Amino acid sequence: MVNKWRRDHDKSEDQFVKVELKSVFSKVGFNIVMRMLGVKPCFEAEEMLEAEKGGERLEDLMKRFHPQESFALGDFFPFLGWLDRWFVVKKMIKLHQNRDVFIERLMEERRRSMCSSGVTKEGEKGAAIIDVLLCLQRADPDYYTDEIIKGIVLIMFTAGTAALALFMEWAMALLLNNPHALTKARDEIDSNIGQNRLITESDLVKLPYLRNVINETLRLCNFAPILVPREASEDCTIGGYNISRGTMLLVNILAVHKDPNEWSEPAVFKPERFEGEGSERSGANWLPFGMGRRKCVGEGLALKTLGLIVGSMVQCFEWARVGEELVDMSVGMGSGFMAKAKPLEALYRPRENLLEVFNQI
Ligand code: HEM
Repeated sequence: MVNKWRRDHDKSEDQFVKVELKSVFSKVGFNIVMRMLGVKPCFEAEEMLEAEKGGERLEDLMKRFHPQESFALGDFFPFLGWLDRWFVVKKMIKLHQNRDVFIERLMEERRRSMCSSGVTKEGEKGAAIIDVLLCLQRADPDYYTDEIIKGIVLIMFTAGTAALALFMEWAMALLLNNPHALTKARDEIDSNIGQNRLITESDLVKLPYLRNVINETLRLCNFAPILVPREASEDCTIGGYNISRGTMLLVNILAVHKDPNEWSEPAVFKPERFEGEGSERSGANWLPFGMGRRKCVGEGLALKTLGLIVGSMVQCFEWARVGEELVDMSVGMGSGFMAKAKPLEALYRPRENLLEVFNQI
């Protein structure tokens, strides 16, 4: 971001520059997961892939995992299902084959680099997740088959990257519309960390207000308003309704998160509502990651990543809306999730006191 600002601004040092944050955050989300899997950071990988791997660009790579068109007519109008065979199914098979090739290539590369670097043990320092899985495969090849490892890698790309990017964008949009919260989060970072170094993961415990900003973003903006469908395994009663065994149950978390019986002024962005003893969060009224056995396995990773990225954005830059009017918060569909209808644009410039820190990076 700092380099982009340096490239985009002209002479005057204090100039604000416009940035489109949706694509920045998509790359950041993808980059984080790539690093966890042991691939070079994407911003560098863009050139690497083009140069060494047959001309694949970062954007194409991301499309492999988040196709824009995944709408199947037959899911909604079963009598038109035969059309899907020609349009959607064909595309999906091609997409899966492409993903498969990509992940197999990745596994091969990691196998080779593990042999040359001598990474042999699970939990070895610097080992990527894929290295750990490959080590487990050596110890238990019948369970950790290539198919299992490919499945884990695939779910990290598909479930992880889009959700992270999407929430980073919502969080920044909410902060731009609520400058008092932006200032409060920045003051908290400045007083706990100072301005001589960048925020790190271990600082997050000292930043409760930032954590509340993330929690409130997750309450207001659901990327999947309905949880994965459940099926009643026996006859039961829920909320006074008799449910027979085998009934499909859908949990609308958007409705729970906006329930006026649970939250004061539910439509208002109020990170303070999560504060201390008087927190409005109770029982099952906050469910951005679902609940029960099929709860999101990436919750811990997501909360830390969102805290770190949003915290870095707040710490490093000054932000302003592009015009006088509030950022448009209308919802559209992106990568099959509920995303901002209009990609977020904002004005930004590095904070003067941190320029010295950026120069050392
Ligand atoms: C802000 C970020 C995220 C949100 C809000 C989120 C939310 C969710 C939700 C609501 C579910 C369905 C849970 C249910 O039906 O009870 C889910 C499932 C899942 N998520 Fe996430 N997620 C996020 C990030 C991630 C990340 C970073 C990963 C992994 C890298 C991940 C991996 C998964 C997986 C594997 C499942 C399926 C779990 C299962 O069916 O057993 N998620 N997530």
